[in-house]
Amino acid sequence: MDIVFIKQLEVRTVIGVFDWEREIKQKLVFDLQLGTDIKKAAASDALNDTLDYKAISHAIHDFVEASEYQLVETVAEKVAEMVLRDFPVKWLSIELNKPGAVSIAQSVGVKIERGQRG
Ligand SMILES: Nc1nc2c(c(=O)[nH]1)N=C([C@H](O)[C@@H](O)CO)CN2
Repeated sequence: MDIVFIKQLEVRTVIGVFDWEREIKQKLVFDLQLGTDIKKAAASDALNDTLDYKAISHAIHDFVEASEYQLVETVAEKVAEMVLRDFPVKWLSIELNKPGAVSIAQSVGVKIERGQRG
């Protein structure tokens, strides 16, 4: 399986379980791997034959920016559902970072894999 990837996609949104977190926007950072087959696009040199990382990046940005979930787990799961539903992605991994959420750690978050690999 080939991979189209998106690194360090940043979104500011309402995220968190504490009252003060419901009043502000915080930064979430996404690293994604999107499983696909790039052979057709490599042969045709046509964007229509591959995953458009720009379209997917903006779809994720707009979806997360408009969301107001409490847990990073929920954000990751909902993003995975949306990408698998709206784009021809067979498998994906999402690493979702919430930098600064824990003062003694550089970052915290979750990493999930969804869909069928291979
Ligand atoms: N596994 C998780 N643990 C915690 C989360 C979370 O989303 N998933 N969230 C918080 C708070 O919102 C925290 O980010 C505030 O600093 C605590 N633990």
